[in-house]
Amino acid sequence: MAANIDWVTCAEEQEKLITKVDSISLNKTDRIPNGSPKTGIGAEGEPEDKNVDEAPISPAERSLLQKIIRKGLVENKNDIEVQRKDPTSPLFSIKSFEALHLDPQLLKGVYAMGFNAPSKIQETALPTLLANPAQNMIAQSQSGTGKTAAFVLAMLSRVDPKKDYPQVLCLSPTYELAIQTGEVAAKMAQFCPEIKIRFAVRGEEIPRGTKLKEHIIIGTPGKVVDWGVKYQFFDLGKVSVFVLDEADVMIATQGHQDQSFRIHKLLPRNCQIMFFSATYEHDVMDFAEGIVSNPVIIRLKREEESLDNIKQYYVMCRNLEDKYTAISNIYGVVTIGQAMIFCHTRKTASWLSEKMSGDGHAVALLSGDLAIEQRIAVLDRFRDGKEKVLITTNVLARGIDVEQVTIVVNFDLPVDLARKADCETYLHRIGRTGRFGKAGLAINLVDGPETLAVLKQIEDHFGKKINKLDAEDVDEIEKLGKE
Ligand SMILES: Nc1ncnc2c1ncn2[C@@H]1O[C@H](COP(=O)(O)OP(=O)(O)OP(=O)(O)O)[C@@H](O)[C@H]1O
Repeated sequence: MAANIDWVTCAEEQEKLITKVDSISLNKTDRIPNGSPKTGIGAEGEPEDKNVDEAPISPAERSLLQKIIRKGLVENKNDIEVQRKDPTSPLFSIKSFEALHLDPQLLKGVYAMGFNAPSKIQETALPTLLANPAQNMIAQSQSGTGKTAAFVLAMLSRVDPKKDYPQVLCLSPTYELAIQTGEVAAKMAQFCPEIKIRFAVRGEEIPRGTKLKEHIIIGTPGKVVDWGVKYQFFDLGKVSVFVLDEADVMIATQGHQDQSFRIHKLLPRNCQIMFFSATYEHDVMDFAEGIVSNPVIIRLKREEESLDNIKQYYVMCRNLEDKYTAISNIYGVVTIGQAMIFCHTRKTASWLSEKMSGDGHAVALLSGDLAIEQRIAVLDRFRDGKEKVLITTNVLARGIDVEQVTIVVNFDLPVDLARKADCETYLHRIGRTGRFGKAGLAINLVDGPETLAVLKQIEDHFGKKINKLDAEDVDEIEKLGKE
């Protein structure tokens, strides 16, 4: 997407296309995660039914689940890459929150959240975000590196509580993500009672003619268009800080681009614009550069996903019962960390979960047929360690980092429609363990020549030998789990 492209036209074109596609009436259940039509063959060779399918989670949903499951800051030793646009304003970084000369009550809030020192992205972004005159910024860094905390701190610092009108506007792609951001803001501002925050999200209704007095508005684009453009509950022309959170998700979400653009057009020229995004896609950057004038651009280099620090094994099983025995043995010796078990179908996942629960094991089940609230509840419990094992399908194979996961078990190896190894999904699945340089363990259950062939394809693809492990060799598994 070229800079200065007309978003409205672009969004309208996309809308037309979507309507066209919808009118062909492609049913979700006729598609598999990667969007190809299904073949009618299930994982265990049984006739496939609707349970097989997993609608891929949306980028917004993934982002939310990611936020829910993460306990703390992601460790990252990678460098910050700065693409500076304005050579007249020097960039500097800080090593402590004191160095930012924040309002003391705000600083108290930061410390009360347990933040002792700024994260990598915060070190570089915050001095620029808080500097005067205000500078625009496009920041990209992976999930969990402290972006939200960075822009929320900047938002709160820019508020003038004496002015009783909205001065800061933050757009999030979904209701849930907006609420998450608002919660961070409320916590950080816990010692600044004079700062008022308002959510512009579904369910929030206000009478016509109301003039909002809150300083910060956090909302979804549709509702903010209603409040700021249609009903003029607040004056977009008085907004001095505009944050687009999850810029990548915004771009991927139909209609959000258009609405964000309508809002952006009504902001004053000198409004400080901050774009935060987790991904590095070109279109995200082009989109951002198209509307953020003269931005300071910073990126935290991403850690490459590799299998180097993950020990991979396979266990030979004769049948499903054997696979179950292997899982039970592994469960019995997982004393440290947590495990994720991937199944090919929802049906297998729920069968396994019922069987394990029936045998008194504490396991959680997360598959695509759960509503978002239920998924959140399951992940909440898993994050809190209430269950040590999470049984899931490909729905969680990508994009969710569960730091405390030390063991990934492929109850079923990932295969494509032709029943060949799906190496990309394999990488994503076992990449759930061994994150950020930590050691991880992956155990693959193989139940016959066909699966063994799939395993061989995976070995060949990655050029790495996967060693055999005896399911009865509990001591060995235990040792590996502790390493
Ligand atoms: N300086 C800090 N010190 C300690 N913990 C921090 C710090 N900054 C943020 N955190 C914590 O780290 C976690 C991740 O931070 P945050 O949500 O800001 O990351 P993010 O990059 O916005 O992630 P996402 O892309 O998923 O939104 C949160 O639990 C947050 O409370």
